[in-house]
Amino acid sequence: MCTSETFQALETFETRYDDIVVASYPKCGSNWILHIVSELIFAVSKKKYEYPEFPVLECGDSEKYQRMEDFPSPRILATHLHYDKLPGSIFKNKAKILVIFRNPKDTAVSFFHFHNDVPDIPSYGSWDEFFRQFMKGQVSWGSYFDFAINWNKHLDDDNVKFILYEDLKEHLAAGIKQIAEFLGFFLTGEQIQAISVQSTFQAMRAKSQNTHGAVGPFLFRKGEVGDWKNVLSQTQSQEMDEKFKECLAGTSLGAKLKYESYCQG
Ligand SMILES: Nc1ncnc2c1ncn2[C@@H]1O[C@H](COP(=O)(O)OS(=O)(=O)O)[C@@H](OP(=O)(O)O)[C@H]1O
Repeated sequence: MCTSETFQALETFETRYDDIVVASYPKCGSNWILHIVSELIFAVSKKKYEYPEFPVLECGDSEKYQRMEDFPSPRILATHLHYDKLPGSIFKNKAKILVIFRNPKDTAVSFFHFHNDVPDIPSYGSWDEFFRQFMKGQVSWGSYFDFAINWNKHLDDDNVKFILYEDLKEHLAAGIKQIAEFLGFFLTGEQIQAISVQSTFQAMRAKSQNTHGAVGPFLFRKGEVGDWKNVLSQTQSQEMDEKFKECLAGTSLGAKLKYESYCQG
């Protein structure tokens, strides 16, 4: 899905100031945010946002970026690349970036299921095997913890908005309102409420085959906070706690993730 030619072409990709970038580690809810942003665009422009290309920036052929030059603004660009691998024009041209994080235990469980449920991508022999690879960062798009460390110093930068999956789940309408404000979109309370109703997990899963094809029901799998408790052994849970401490304890992102609420107990 990501060839070296594509990566090379990506280095010179010209971002626009009005591009909207959705940056996340895999399985942290990027399709959720993409849906919310496209609904916001629809609410303010009355034009349905179409994704003429697969929305993950780094996936596809190397000609993709040329074709994207013809797309009307605003373009929505999703990426799972680490901060230091993003094309420089995102920062130079001051595109707005929504960064979504989810706690690592649920992220790992979601990632494992995606690999093992979707027929066309490689599967793992067992959860234990996946967990070992995840902890070593030897999974697609690399280490969750490296991704987090890379973003930690940039979450309060201009043009960056941090979103926590778990907060959005608990306060969906409030989260959508914040995203709209960050993007400079002015919507009424009723419009926000209407988008919120269409953006619940149940609503998105129900339409997933239409919106995402056969992969839809695997992508919109469970949408819960705390599913990790059904999967991680006590030893694995402690290993993750140690890794979190080592990498993120005392950092700004470490606090933003509310690890104690969502990953312990
Ligand atoms: N509306 C809504 N509410 C709550 N949760 C949601 C929603 N939409 C997507 N999801 C959950 O997000 C997980 C998929 O993350 P991504 O979209 O980032 O996946 S991917 O990396 O782009 O493949 C995946 O998590 P799991 O269900 O735990 O596997 C999705 O179910």
